[in-house]
Amino acid sequence: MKFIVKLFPEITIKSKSVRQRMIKVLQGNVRNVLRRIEATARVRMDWDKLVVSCDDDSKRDAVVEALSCTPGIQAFLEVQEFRYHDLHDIYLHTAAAYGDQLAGKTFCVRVKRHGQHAFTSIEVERYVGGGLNQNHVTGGVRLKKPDLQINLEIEDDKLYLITQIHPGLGGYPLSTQEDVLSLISGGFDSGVSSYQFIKRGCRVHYCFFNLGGAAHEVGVKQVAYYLWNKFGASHKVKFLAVPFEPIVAEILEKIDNGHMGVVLKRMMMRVAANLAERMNIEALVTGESLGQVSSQTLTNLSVIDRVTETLILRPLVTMDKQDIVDTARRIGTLEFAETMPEYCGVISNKPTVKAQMSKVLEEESKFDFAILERVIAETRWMDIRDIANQTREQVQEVETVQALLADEVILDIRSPDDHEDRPLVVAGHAVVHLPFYKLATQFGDLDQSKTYLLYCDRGVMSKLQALYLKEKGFNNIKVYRAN
Ligand SMILES: Nc1ncnc2c1ncn2[C@@H]1O[C@H](COP(=O)(O)OP(=O)(O)OP(=O)(O)O)[C@@H](O)[C@H]1O
Repeated sequence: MKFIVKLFPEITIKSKSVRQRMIKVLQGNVRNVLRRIEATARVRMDWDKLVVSCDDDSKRDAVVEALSCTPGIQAFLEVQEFRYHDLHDIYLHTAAAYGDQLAGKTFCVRVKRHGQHAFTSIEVERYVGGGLNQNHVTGGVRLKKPDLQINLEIEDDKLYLITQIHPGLGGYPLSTQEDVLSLISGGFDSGVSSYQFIKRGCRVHYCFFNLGGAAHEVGVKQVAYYLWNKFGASHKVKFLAVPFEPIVAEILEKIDNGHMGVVLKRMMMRVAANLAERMNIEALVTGESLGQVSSQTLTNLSVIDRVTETLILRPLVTMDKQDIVDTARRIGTLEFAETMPEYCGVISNKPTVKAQMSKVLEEESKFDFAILERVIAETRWMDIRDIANQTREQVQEVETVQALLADEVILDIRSPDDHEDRPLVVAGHAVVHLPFYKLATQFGDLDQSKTYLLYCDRGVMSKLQALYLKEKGFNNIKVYRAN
C-alpha cells in the first residue's frame, strides 16, 4: 500500500528552508509512529510531500488511522504507483484500475503534474478521459459533479492513481514548536487544551495534581496516555504526578473560604512553573475558559497569572462549553471526562469573582510554604511510555492471563466502534462488551460470582481499569491478553 502525504497549508507557504525542516521533522515523526504498527513502513521525502509505503496490507486500517492523527498533515492520498512511458501508457493504467467502475456512470479525469513533460495536464485529462469514454459504456464525461472523479498525479515518470483521499489533522509537525507543560485534571477542558497544543506542533508534557488518591491518578493517566498514544506517540513526554492533598488540607485550614479557589490555582501555578523550569519549558497550558465557572473571571485569572513569570496559555479562554464538549467527543476524550468524579476538594460555597491581590497575599501569608517545597520534592516523574509498566507493578494482584478457566468471562472494554470494527473472538468463550466508560457505573451489576478478564487493544487501558476497579473494592478481576 502507498500513501502521498500532503502538508498543512501553513507549512507550504513558508520559506524553502523552514519548509524543508518541517518536512524532515514530519518524515521522522511519521516513521516513529508507523514503526509501532508496521516494521516495513518506509517514508520518503519527495518535493513538498512524503510518500509512505508499507508491505503488509493487513495493517492498512491502522496505518490510515495513524496518519489521520499525526499533526502536520493536511490530507493523505491512498494511491497506486506506476512507471509510465507515454500518454497511452497512462491511459492503460487508468483503464485497468477504473474501467470496471465506469459502467453507466458520468465521470471526469483530473490531473496534477510536477516536472517536465511533453504534454500538459489538460492534454492528459482529455486523452485518458476520451479513451475511457470510447472503450467503456459510461454515462459520459461530466466536469461538474460527476458520479466518479478519477484523480491522477504525475511526477516525472511516475503515475499515481488516487483511490481515496483521507483528511488529516492539520497543524504543525510535533516538536517544530517548543514544549509546553499542560495542567491536566481529567475533565473535558484540559484534555482539549492539551490536544490543541499537540496539534499545533508542541510536545505536550503533563502535570497532574492529585486530589483524590490512586483512582484519581488512574483516571487522569488514562486520558494523558490516550492523547499521547493517539496524537503524539512520535515523541516521548513526561507525566508528572504531584501529591496535592497536603496543599488542599492546608488551604482548607488556613485560607478564607471565598479565596480558596484562587489560592489553590496559584499554588498549582507555583508548582507547575517550578517543574517547568526544571524541564526548560517556557509555558504552562490550562483548560480555563472565561466565565465557565463563576470564579473564572478576568480579574481572578489575572491574579492567578501574577503568581509566576512563566507564560500561562489558555487556549479555550473564549470557547463555548458546547464546542469544547464537541471537540472532546471528536478526539475521543469525552468518555474519560464523563466518568471522572469531581475531585476538587476546595470548592468554596461562595467563591470570590473579584479576587483582590492584597487580600490574596494576606491569605497566602498564613500558608506554610514548606508544604509546597515538600510536594515538589515528592513529585513523581514518569515517562509516559512507562505508564503501562508502572501500572503493571501497581496491579500485581491483577493477573494477566492467556488461558481461560470455565468461570472466567472476557470483558471487552474497548469503545463500541473498536468492538464492532475488530470483534474479539475466543473459541469456546463468550465475550461480553462493556465499554470502559461504563465500568464505573455498571460493573457492579454483573454477576459477581464470575471472574472478569478485562480486554483492550494494547493492554494499557485494561490494566488501568483493573487498578481502578480494585480501588473500588472488586477483586474478581484479571487482565486478558489475546496473544
Ligand atoms: N487536579 C488538577 N491537576 C492538574 N491541573 C488541574 C487540576 N485541576 C484543575 N487543573 C487545571 O486548571 C484548569 C481549570 O480547572 P477547573 O477545575 O477550574 O475547571 P474545569 O472546568 O473543571 O477543568 P477541566 O474540565 O479541565 O477539569 C483545568 O483545565 C486544568 O488545566
